[in-house]
Amino acid sequence: MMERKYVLAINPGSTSTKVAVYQGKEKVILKKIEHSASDLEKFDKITDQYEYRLKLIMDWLEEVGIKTSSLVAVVGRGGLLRPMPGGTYLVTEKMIKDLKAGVQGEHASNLGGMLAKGIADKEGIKAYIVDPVAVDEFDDIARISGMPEIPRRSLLHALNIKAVSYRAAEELGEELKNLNLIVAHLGGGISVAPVKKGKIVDVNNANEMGPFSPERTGGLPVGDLIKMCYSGKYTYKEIKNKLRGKGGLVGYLGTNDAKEVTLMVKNGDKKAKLIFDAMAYQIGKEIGAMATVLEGKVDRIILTGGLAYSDLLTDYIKRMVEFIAPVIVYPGEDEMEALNGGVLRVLSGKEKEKIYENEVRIDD
Ligand SMILES: Nc1ncnc2c1ncn2[C@@H]1O[C@H](COP(=O)(O)OP(=O)(O)O)[C@@H](O)[C@H]1O
Ligand SMILES: CCCC(=O)OP(=O)(O)O
Repeated sequence: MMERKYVLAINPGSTSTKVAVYQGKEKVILKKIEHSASDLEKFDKITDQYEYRLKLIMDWLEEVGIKTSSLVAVVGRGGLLRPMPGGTYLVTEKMIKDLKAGVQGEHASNLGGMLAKGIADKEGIKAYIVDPVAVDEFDDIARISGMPEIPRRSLLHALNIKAVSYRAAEELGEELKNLNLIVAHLGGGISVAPVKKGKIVDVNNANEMGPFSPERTGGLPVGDLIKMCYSGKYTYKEIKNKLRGKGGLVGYLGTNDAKEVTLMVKNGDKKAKLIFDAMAYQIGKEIGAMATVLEGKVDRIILTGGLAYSDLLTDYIKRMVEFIAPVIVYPGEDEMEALNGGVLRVLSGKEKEKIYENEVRIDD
């Protein structure tokens, strides 16, 4: 029988599925499988893409000569599940049911746990998710929005935020439980979170609040938004797309590619400069707000995600927030490594695997 030694990590995104194979901490191979808009538009719901993405992953494994019989575990990026504490979770039937139902909405990461379990079950091994986008460690006060029917929700890039928090703690020679950080994940969507002694006690909701991002509007003047919704000019879907996908840089400049916008700015495009500066300005303001959550006791501010490659952006934010705390820039993200890391902590016994049903409130 083949030795089981590899962990397969799966990270489904809106336009790609990243897959990687690890042996211990070492990355053996990684691939970003791209999905064109025309490939995806055939599917009504995101979870309908399950068979399509599964086949692409299985074909890739075959192509690179990795047999599923050599896998020790499979891990996927976790989705919009019920609000739950951070950690490494076993994928259970109840979790699969919630991922399929989209209990907090639709998101490509809902496929992560489903794909991981689909592959793991064939081999009789365990499937996990790590720090899903539904991680909720809010202080109760952070849930109050001002309208009882609509609580503030914790939806964020928890996987990368937790991973860079641990990285900063290690580099500072401190334990995370002794640090207060503000982490801004600056990607296609933006999450700005105060990480208080390792706990994410607040965050803008990366899907619909906080700063605008390359493709999302962030928070909007609600009165004008209500008028637009009732104007009769737009369907529900069109409004949703305007907020997510066609908002932010896409709305103003027609592209979600910040590299392209940076070039426009460097070539003297005044509109591009105003919009790019405004995105930095809103991120700086959100960081300032989160500093008040930590009552000003902030050890470090961390800027991470794809946008953090842009000095134009990070320099602007630094000018605004460096008075609060020193700024660390970790450009990009390594969610694949973070997924594998979560599984290794469980396999090595450093951490206990969590069971979804024991950690969330299920009333239905
Ligand atoms: N070198 C770079 N300079 C400026 N922006 C960049 C750079 N690399 C990536 N980006 C921008 O980062 C954004 C995507 O960030 P990323 O973290 O990859 O997003 P996600 O994983 O949420 O799709 C895009 O707007 C992309 O253009
Ligand atoms: C749902 C919050 C996390 C998020 O926005 O992730 P993506 O940027 O990958 O869509």
